[in-house]
Amino acid sequence: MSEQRSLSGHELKITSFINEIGDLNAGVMADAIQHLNSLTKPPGSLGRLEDIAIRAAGISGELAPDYGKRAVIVMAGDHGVCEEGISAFPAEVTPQMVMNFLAGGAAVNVLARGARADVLCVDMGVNADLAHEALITCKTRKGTGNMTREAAMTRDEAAAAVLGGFELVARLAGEGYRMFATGDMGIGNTTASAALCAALGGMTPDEAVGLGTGIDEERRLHKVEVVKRALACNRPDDSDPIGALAKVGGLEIAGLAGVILGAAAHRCLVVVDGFISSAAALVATALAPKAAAFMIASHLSQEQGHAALLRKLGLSPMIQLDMRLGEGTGAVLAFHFVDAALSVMREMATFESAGVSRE
Ligand SMILES: Cc1cc2ncn([C@H]3O[C@H](COP(=O)(O)O)[C@@H](O)[C@H]3O)c2cc1C
Ligand SMILES: O=C(O)c1cccnc1
Repeated sequence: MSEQRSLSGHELKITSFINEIGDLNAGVMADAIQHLNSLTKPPGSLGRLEDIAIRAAGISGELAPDYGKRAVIVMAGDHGVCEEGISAFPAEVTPQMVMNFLAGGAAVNVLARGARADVLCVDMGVNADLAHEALITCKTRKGTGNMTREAAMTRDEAAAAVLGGFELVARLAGEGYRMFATGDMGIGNTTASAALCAALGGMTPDEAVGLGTGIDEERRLHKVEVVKRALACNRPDDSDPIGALAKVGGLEIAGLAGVILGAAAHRCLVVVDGFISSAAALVATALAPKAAAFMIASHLSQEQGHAALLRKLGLSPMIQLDMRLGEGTGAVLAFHFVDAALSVMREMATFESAGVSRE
């Protein structure tokens, strides 16, 4: 089927930018390992911090890159599937929270201030007319269709949204940003993410569906049925990530897949947030397996399907704080650990400089 499809302009552009994604710089990674082993500690004793430092070196091509200019990209979109009663909150919360992000009052704003990260809020498809000087608008449509009855969006809309995320990161990389966190806002998006886990990640709806904003077990079972109906109605093909995204995904999820691909193409580090961002990572790596090397998983969300999704992605989360919020909150917290890893690279004394014996 994929071979017979004629690609739209958006898809052709996606195919060409995916070709820009390179490999990690093996030489600089070897230098980073050598440097870490010269520092005053038993080799490997800083554990995952060492892995982060090595990865940052491979991504940037520098021993200790300057990640001073960093942002959390919070992408927002609405979901037609909210008509099915799958969230504990009403859809109006999506635009209301966008205004809260722009005013600086949401959890992600507070945590981003602590991590010295800019919060960039993007309207990927909120079902309202939003106006604010700081809002980035990349709107393909106002909310998705109800995926239990129709495709969430057209194939071309999904591709346009992915491209929007990619182009945003291309612009930001041009402005000097080198590290990104992914964030989401969209009431109903744990349902779309669960459907993507089933469509592309080999998970059953029951494994993938969790409590989202806080529904009870009875409503979760209803949500499982909603996902099953969406899959039966749309029949996503696991070898066609853009098609699956169009059928059962979301506009903000598509945009975040583009952000991840853009970060990889521009050799930036991308720290992936919770369940929704990981669903976007699933789409991104299905499109471009090489993008996986540029991602770090931040935290293990309490959302039920997240652990299995991270395993499928081959990612291991840095922290587990029992969070289940999204917005990029876990990812900006993880910036602190990236900073710590790079401080080790820059500031620790070597055995030689400190006169400490090795044997
Ligand atoms: C006030 C509020 C702030 C949020 N910030 C992120 N989410 C999170 O909850 C939503 C997903 O859960 P579900 O699929 O159950 O609707 C997303 O918007 C996600 O970002 C929020 C949810 C609420 C209510
Ligand atoms: O892990 C997440 O991203 C998440 C979990 C529940 C609700 N919103 C987001």
